[in-house]
Amino acid sequence: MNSQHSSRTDVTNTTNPAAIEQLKEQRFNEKNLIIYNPPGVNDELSARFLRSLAFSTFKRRSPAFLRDLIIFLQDREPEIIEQCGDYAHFDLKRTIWSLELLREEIINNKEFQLFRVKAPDTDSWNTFLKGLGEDRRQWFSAVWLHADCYLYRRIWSIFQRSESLAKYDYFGDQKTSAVTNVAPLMRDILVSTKGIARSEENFQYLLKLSAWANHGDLSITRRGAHDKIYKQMAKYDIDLLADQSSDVWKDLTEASAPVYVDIVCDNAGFELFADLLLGEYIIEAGLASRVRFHVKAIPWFISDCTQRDFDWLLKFFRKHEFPELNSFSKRIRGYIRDRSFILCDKSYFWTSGHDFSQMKRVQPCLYVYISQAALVIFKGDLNYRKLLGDINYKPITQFSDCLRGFQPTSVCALRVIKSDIYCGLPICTVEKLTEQNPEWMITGDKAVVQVAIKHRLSSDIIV
Ligand SMILES: O=P(O)(O)OC[C@@]1(O)O[C@H](CO)[C@@H](O)[C@@H]1O
Repeated sequence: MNSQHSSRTDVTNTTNPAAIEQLKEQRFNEKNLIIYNPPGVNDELSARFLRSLAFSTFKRRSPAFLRDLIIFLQDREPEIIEQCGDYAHFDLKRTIWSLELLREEIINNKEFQLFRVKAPDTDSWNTFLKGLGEDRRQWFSAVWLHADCYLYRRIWSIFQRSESLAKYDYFGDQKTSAVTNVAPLMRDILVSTKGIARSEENFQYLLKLSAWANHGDLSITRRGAHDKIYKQMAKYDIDLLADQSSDVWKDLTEASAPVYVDIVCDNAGFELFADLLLGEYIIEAGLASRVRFHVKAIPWFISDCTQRDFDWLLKFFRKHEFPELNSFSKRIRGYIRDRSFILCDKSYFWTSGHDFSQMKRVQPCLYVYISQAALVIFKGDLNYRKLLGDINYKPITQFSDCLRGFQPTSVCALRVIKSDIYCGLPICTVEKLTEQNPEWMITGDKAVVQVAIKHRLSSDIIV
């Protein structure tokens, strides 16, 4: 037996529940060839590594999250019936049963299944799944990124099976209730940033605000937005482990017209608010003539923004008692009307299992589309993992070298670090952080603003 794998369990007769649990876990690890070490340099993240966030995700977090979703559906049945019609009563039963089966599949490390329900991305998902190596098609052996995305696509397909629930956003309640609490914070930010002039410093402030706004996604924590950060941004620069915001400013100010900026959004609610504010500044400061927001086509990683969340937020602002929120909504609607803002909600590439180095091959139209922009900003942790292909690069590897040829234009990442991988950091920083807390990279206390600049020839410019 490979010495990295767990050694054979001693089957003893014990009645101690904790010991029984431990034995079960050991048996599971042996059976599924779980490796005791963390991922090595250049390994892809996977739940086969015992000491990884991927392992604890499928061992504990995802089963718990599915259980919570089931309880939520059971508790909310009357409201769901009211929203989706009487037949939802029967469809909910089937849906809950399928979610329970999915939970069992994870717990028992079953093989991924092909999708049967017809949807615009069914064929591409199935081609993707068939293309995975035979030893990379189970929850605890797959690349984490693939398994993580497959989980959210499976949940969606369960709801697609029933007509009454197909359009129901099962994460909708969590997303909307998280916003209500931060209305005063958003008002304060609008007041303090009102009419701010074009300057590198102001641009950096809004870029960092958008980065830190990624702090409050709902798939790992339920902490929501962190108001101290927005009030004392400069103090948090110490937690910004890489800050290339002035390179981003330089790239934009030197770009040839017409300048577009694409923002590949992450979470709805407060993070979307910060992205819209950044977009507004980019337009008003004349840094670009158009900002295009890419949102998810299906409910994704609980709090990711869909077109419905985008519309919901504008409506929430429009109806809110704070006049600052009303007029922000009005301004955003104006940008949408005059096409300074474009909402891109149709691409299923963002909810595929592919990392971004695959985009040119798999979704060439999207690649060409974002190549038109002078800058594309990727928000959040999952997008960062997709940029790096979930590869555990050496921490000092340059961000641009980790993109493996993905350079449609200048690529910027605004990420709060919430998972095992990172790059472009000085080794002394990493060593110091690891000494203080070996799990620093999953706490969400540190962030990065990184960019890989694409130097364009004038003949490259697409009009
Ligand atoms: O992309 P986001 O919203 O910043 O974070 C998504 C996330 O919470 O979900 C994944 C875990 O399943 C991690 O990659 C990451 O921590």
